[in-house]
Amino acid sequence: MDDQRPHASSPIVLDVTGLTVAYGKAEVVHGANLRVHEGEFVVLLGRNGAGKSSSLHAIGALIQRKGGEIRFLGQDVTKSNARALARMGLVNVLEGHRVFTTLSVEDNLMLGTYAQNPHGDKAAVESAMEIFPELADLRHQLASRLSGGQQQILAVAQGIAAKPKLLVLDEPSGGLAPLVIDRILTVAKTLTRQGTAVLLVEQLVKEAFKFADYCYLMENGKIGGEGTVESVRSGDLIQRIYLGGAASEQE
Ligand SMILES: Nc1ncnc2c1ncn2[C@@H]1O[C@H](COP(=O)(O)OP(=O)(O)OP(=O)(O)O)[C@@H](O)[C@H]1O
Repeated sequence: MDDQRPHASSPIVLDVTGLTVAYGKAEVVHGANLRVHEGEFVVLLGRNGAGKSSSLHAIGALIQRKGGEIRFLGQDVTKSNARALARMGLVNVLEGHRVFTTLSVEDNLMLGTYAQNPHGDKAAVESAMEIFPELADLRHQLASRLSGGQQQILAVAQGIAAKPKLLVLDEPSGGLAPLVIDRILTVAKTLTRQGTAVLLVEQLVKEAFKFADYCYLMENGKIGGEGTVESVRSGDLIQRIYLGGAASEQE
């Protein structure tokens, strides 16, 4: 399968082996394996409750893992905490991520840079605004004055200001207009061309497939299938994605 994976020869940025997650006694992720290479855009699909968000949270050490090994940029980071991972460049833009509405757009972006630099990084703020020029025009606006779509773009820009080596996007569409998700994923794709790796969870399968290189399907807490987007589209897995309810009705 790896023969067809276009980024197979690029360095592995994230390597997850045997990931197990439990809430109390209820195990919801049962030994998931997944990998993301440098410059690769990977989408993790699966129906509601399959365990996608739990996996992302556990990878980023935002919740406790029950088991498994996580390697990031070639290092064993299984025991690293979320702050250390963020400093290394594992940046999460989580579902429902809220920007700080009492701060300006510019100050929100500056906050994003603190993971890398405790004094803030003005250049990273400016470069995030170059990537999203629509935010540059609003730099002094309070985030509370932004539309839902603009706030979501700001949340992603905040992640980009943190200089990710791996950008984790958990359902950035979040019920927003298709143009917003298209804009966000277009920017994410541009970042991959500069070597950033992207791991996306998204219900809008068609939209995700426009940008992704490689796909994992999560079924009942396990990786039930994987492949390049082309092979998934033309193979049996696409049936399971749609029949399993991993795809949104909104497409
Ligand atoms: N904080 C929590 N406490 C207890 N159970 C949880 C918690 N968060 C998630 N779960 C359960 O874990 C399972 C996996 O949920 P998870 O949110 O990871 O799935 P998902 O694939 O991301 O789904 P969705 O697309 O709906 O977000 C579900 O059964 C869910 O009810």
